[in-house]
Amino acid sequence: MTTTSSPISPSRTALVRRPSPRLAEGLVTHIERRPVDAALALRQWEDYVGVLEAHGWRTREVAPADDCPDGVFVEDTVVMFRNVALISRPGADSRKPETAAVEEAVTALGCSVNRVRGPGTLDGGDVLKTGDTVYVGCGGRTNGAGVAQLRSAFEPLGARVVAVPVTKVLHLKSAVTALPDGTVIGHPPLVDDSSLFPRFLPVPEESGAHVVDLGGGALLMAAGAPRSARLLAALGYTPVEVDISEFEKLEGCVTCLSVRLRGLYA
Ligand SMILES: NC(=O)NCCC[C@H](N)C(=O)O
Repeated sequence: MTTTSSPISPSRTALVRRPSPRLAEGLVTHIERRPVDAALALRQWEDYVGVLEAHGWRTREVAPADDCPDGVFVEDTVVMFRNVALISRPGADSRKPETAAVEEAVTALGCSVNRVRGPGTLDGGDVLKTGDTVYVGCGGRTNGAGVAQLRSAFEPLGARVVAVPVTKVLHLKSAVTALPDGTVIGHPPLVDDSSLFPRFLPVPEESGAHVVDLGGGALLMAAGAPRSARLLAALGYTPVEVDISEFEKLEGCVTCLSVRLRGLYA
């Protein structure tokens, strides 16, 4: 009798959360408030989810949080490292109720679950992972106690947590994200100190600094950063553009609309 071991592969599951009918009331901190078109936002969100699915991601909707205007920015509510989910404690009080249903969703997916506890605060948008390095932005929504808890949760699993200041934008990932090869990209006027990153590539537009690695060299980016998209294409990547104008009016970017669970094996 022959036994075959079943192949295991990294998960391509991504959490998303549909926009609240109260989206237009979402928080605005560093930019001027502009009216949000909720119907257009919903279509843009559906397109964004469609792009994830077209690139092989199985999307899992977290239960809607209709009373939380910022609930669609699901990235801020949980940080994944391997199969461990660290449920955040958002720095803005109006966002704290967002985490309960996210915890239920990651538990149902089989993640081990940890939580940031007060007085710690941490927003997932402040956490940038590249390989085993976990950069965490401090200064806005994430405080020192939140960073300490991130270290306690993930360093035993092999993470190297590197804290960096963020003063010019809402979250670390509003300023920088990373290419699949680990190069950190950012629009220099918005980056506090690019010398903190071992390989840094400047991009010419603010939203050009935000990429979601879809796999296979494809990078999900916001429409409206054509020069950055060309630069990334010249490096051998395939930019896939989506219009997220209504979320940008609330300081959202492409990363914040999903959480990819790559460390689960299925
Ligand atoms: N990770 C992110 O970029 N999140 C965007 C959050 C925007 C929301 N209006 C907020 O201020 O919390």
